[in-house]
Amino acid sequence: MKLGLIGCGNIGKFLLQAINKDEFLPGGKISSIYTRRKESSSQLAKEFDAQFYGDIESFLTSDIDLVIEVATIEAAREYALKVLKSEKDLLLSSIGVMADATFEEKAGELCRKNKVRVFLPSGAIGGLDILKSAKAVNGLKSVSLTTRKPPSALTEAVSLENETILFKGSAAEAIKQFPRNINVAIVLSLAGLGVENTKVTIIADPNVVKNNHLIEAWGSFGNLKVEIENDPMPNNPKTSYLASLSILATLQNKERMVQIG
Ligand SMILES: NC(=O)C1=CN([C@@H]2O[C@H](COP(=O)(O)OP(=O)(O)OC[C@H]3O[C@@H](n4cnc5c(N)ncnc54)[C@H](O)[C@@H]3O)[C@@H](O)[C@H]2O)C=CC1
Ligand SMILES: O=C([O-])CC(=O)C(=O)O
Repeated sequence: MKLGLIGCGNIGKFLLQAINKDEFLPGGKISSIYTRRKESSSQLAKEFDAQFYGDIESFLTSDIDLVIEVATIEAAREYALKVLKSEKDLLLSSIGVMADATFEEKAGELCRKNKVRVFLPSGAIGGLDILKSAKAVNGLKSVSLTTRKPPSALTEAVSLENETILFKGSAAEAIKQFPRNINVAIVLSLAGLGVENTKVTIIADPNVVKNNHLIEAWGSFGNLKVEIENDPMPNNPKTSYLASLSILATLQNKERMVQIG
């Protein structure tokens, strides 16, 4: 599997190390990197035996089968459809871009036309398998997400003394207000009740050091409660380590003949 990377921050560097150096994806290699930072990315490309591209067109015509986006929602909006038009599979970390139903539809159409696929990893949360099963006979009635992070992981603005609710509303509105923090709400919505019907609360809490996500749901299957206490990535407290692991796991599972879950 020949892979291309859009963005090369925390998750990108994790993937370069895990795939190109530590060989956690047998037969896989990140061979092309596209970013807007020529100097630092050329250096990284050299270190991990990949090729750096400063323009998206030559990146997309390079010899790759699948593109991994690990940049931002804006970057995903700008490049995702181009990736599918160029007949490459796509794995998105900035899943928030899929909150836009028209965009999701266009992506689906391009997939059908060009026989390519989009992968949306579970990221920093879990329990999506249960929501998908619950939804199979329209039996899912309620889904909510409560995200609790240290203030530094949510806002640059103030240092808080007490826990503070920063947001309460739909997943659609949450991703508009917190595009760097709540991609998990959109994958949860896609697996469950959609962006308008998925309830989100975001709390900045000076008493926690981990990124905590609590998912609660109920329906004809029963009740669901999943709580994840995520260790943050060492160099970016906004991002949970599990988000990086879930991208690697999605790539590993993609090739398996026996699919689990
Ligand atoms: N699904 C999930 O559970 C999670 C998803 N994310 C998503 O993953 C993204 C990456 O996370 P990190 O690596 O921790 O962020 P980061 O901030 O460490 O790295 C992002 C990189 O993307 C680059 N970039 C930004 N705009 C770009 C553009 N237009 N073209 C090319 N490169 C561009 C930046 O220069 C930076 O190096 C986040 O922005 C977020 O959207 C993050 C955490 C969890
Ligand atoms: O990493 C996390 O805990 C969640 C996150 O930032 C996101 O969903 O964008």
